[in-house]
Amino acid sequence: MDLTWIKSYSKLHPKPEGLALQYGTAGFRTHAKHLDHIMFRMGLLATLRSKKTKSTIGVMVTASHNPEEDNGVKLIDPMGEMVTAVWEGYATQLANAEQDSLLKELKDVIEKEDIDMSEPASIYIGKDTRPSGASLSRAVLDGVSSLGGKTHDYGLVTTPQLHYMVCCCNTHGCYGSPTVEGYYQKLSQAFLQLSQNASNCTDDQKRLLVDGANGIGALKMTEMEPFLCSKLHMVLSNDSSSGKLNHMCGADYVKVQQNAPQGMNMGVGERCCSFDGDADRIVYYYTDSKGCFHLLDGDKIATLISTYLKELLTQAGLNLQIAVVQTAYANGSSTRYLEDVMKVAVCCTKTGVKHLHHAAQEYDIGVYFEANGHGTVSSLKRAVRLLESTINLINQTVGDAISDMLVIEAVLAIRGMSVQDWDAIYTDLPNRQLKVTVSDRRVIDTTDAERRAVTPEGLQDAIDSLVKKYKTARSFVRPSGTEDVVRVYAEADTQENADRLAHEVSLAVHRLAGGVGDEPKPLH
Ligand SMILES: CC(=O)N[C@H]1[C@@H](OP(=O)(O)O)O[C@H](CO)[C@@H](O)[C@@H]1O
Ligand SMILES: [Mg+2]
Repeated sequence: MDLTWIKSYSKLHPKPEGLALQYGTAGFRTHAKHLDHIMFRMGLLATLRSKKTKSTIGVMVTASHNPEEDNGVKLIDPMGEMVTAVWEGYATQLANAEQDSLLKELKDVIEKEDIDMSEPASIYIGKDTRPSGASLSRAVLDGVSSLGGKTHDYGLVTTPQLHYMVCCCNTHGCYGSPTVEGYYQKLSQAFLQLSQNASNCTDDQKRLLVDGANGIGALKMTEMEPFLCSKLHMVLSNDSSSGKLNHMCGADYVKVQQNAPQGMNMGVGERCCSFDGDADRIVYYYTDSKGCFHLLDGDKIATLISTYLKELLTQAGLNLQIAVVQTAYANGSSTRYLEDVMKVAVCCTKTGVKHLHHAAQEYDIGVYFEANGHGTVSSLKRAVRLLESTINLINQTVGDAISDMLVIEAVLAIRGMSVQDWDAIYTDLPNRQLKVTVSDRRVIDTTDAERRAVTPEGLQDAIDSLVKKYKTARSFVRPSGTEDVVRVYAEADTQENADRLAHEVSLAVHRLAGGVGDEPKPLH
């Protein structure tokens, strides 16, 4: 078919020559100034995906936890899932086509996938609060309309809200109604129903300090609060009135720094949580009377939720298989607790929720969380009515900070647990995450759910001999899929040893994987 008009449309969104980007852990991500052509092309690709699947496809403009200056885009498949690996490949292929070969690459996808171009197409679009989002989402709209697709622009929404809309639309309302209000109604009704099973909560127990990362999560929590009928009293900070997105705040900052965000007025022992920039991650924390900071990360969340679900299944006499899916970043103590004490199956996948999501679907009930607080529960379809409210409260399409927060709040209330009781379930092994800049992070190739480096030669041996020096130690490295860095993770018996091991492994990465600039400095 004749698609030559695409050439003139695409000239309005030119690709800077030589720029090459990969569809990474969660789509394309880089400085916003490099993304206009990518957005246009993802508009084209989403339209093809919609024609192919005869369903609505989502396009979310966000760079999640990255700095405010960055932006990004990811595609959402019909059931609210991440787009499949083959189409990630097409995305990279289109993104990197030079201006005059874009049409050829587009036709190549149409041919390979045998797409009937006369099919209609429908695309849902959303964006986070980044200043660059407005013009970049217009570029997506241009891409869709240049192939004759229809769009519904939801404007400012959290990433999980857009996943939810796409799923609602393609299941014709079975999952809920595809509006932001429908989302609030579904979650709040389930929360209120579940909360009826909790004994009367005091005002203190209802109080939750929420760090909105100066992003979309803060905005959406304000919209949702009236739906919660005062059953939860949220005190919002970093609500974007003046602060910069993700700067010294948000879930990623709290998890990696193992410290409280700026701008939050935390009383001793108070329950606090942080969202990330697009509100698909959440972590909890508190400080004790000695001023010591306690983090309750994705591993602790997975433990709380899976323990609760397991108890419900036992009460209902149901023999359903429940499993927790983790990544290499899961704290060793959490894995041991789940396997040895809770007798729950645990499996480990590569980083990125798309990998965890698929693994979780292999079980009747799959609870999946990355250590950073990105996750949800999936595959609840066979569970029974007793679980209904819990199920309704969960956004099964993707990790969702708002829905996760409500599930946690309900479970804590039902079980009469304080954040300290929850924290005491197991004790984390001290750990440290560091970043190393190298000239080309692709030199590091990994295997075994990213826990071992296959290349460059000698790196894994170096890590192995460093790990041997410490007790209960573990360390691994992998190239980030969202930032131009190599990530180093280490855990050991003491914080000092975890820090030391992480630093020594960073030095090995710098030496063997083409480190840029001065070698990493020790942490102390
Ligand atoms: C160690 C870590 O937290 N990695 C994050 C981060 O991916 P990287 O590929 O590590 O940059 O961003 C992803 C998207 O939010 C998230 O899924 C993942 O867990
Ligand atoms: Mg995110």
